[in-house]
Amino acid sequence: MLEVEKIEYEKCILVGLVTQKQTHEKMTEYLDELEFLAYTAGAEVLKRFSQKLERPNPKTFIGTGKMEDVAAYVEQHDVGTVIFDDELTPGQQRNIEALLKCKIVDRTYLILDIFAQRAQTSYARTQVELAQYEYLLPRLVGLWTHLERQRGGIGMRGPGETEIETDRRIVRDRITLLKKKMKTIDKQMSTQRGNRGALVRVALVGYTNVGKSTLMNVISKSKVFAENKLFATLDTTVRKVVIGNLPFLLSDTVGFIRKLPTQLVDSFKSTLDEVREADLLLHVVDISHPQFEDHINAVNKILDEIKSMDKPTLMVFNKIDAYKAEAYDDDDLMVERTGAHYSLDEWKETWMSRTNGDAIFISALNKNNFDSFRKKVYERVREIHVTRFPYNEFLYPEYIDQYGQEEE
Ligand SMILES: Nc1nc2c(ncn2[C@@H]2O[C@H](COP(=O)(O)OP(=O)(O)OP(=O)(O)O)[C@@H](O)[C@H]2O)c(=O)[nH]1
Ligand SMILES: [Mg+2]
Repeated sequence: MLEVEKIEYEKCILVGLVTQKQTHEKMTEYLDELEFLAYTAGAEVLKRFSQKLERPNPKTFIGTGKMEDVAAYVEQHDVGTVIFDDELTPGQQRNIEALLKCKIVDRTYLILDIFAQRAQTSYARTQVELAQYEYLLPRLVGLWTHLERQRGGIGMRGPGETEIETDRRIVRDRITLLKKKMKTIDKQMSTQRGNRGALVRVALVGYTNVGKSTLMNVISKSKVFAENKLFATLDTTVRKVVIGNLPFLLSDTVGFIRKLPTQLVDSFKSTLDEVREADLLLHVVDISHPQFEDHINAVNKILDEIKSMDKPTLMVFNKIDAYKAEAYDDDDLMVERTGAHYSLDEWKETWMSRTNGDAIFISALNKNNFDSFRKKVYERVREIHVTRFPYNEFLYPEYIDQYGQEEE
């Protein structure tokens, strides 16, 4: 019999600020996302605390009075972790820890923690560990005595060297080692990618949780796509897909998120190389998410950072089955009509014109509009394919010849 495992959620609270730069609305959005992250990491959010300040308090992030409220709540409800939406300075973290006497975590740390939980191959673990040490290095404040114990005491410390310096040195050594390991991995990965030959490479990119993997599964399980091949590293799955009789490689990579820790972008270089070396990007968007346009911007920002912004891109608006426009009252003169009130058709029009036709609206779950999606991908891949293999163009008849009428 299967044993049902009871998951114990860690009790936590969230703290966010309303500042000159961040409106109340934005803070709520960020805290919603932070709560989702906390939940993913295995924590249950009991309460949110927020405060309006011109700028974060340099010593304790929030003000003294508010901190007392938080401290009282933490004690009363046996809260184990307090999560701050923004990255705390090492000093703030230390001060707050001393005041609240529980785990203090910021958004970056939380994301790193989720990655650490999910990393299963040694390759992914190395990438995450490197990012974690890079994050920790400036934050070492002598709490890390366990590291010292691991290495044994005698002869460990040079004359006049403090405990913190020792810890820093250990971490730096570790970072050097991990970087060396990463170099070897990078080389291996790059050789592997090279071995895949000249097939056109398509990468699914997008914000986290938009449905990239669902789409990947639907595409490769579908009967039309004959040969599925798993080319697996942990974070990137690459499959050979065939549409019509045009083969290409499709990869599903790590999802992006707002304020993605730079440490992660750096150390996930190898994983992101998959995107960097792709010929075509399918930028998947969850159109049912109220902030989907912010998500698009966040993804574009990261694509820009990894120099992949200029690649041919097809915008794939997913989850149309779940899209709901906000009701709009024509007579209400106080409310301005915005994107939130758009119908799906209006969004289609908007994005078709923004992308010169390189947008498609689907539901990976219900396979709505899937034939058009396949046709569009086929066309784009074919364009690239024929420049690479001009001599066998005749092998690939037009998609429409093969599949006849498309369904709606
Ligand atoms: N309603 C609806 N839900 C969908 C659709 N496609 C995917 N989902 C759901 O969205 C959630 C996230 O899907 P994933 O495929 O894991 O998303 P992802 O982009 O791979 O996420 P990460 O790997 O975390 O970046 C799942 O619960 C899916 O069932 C869709 O077309 N409609
Ligand atoms: Mg996924």
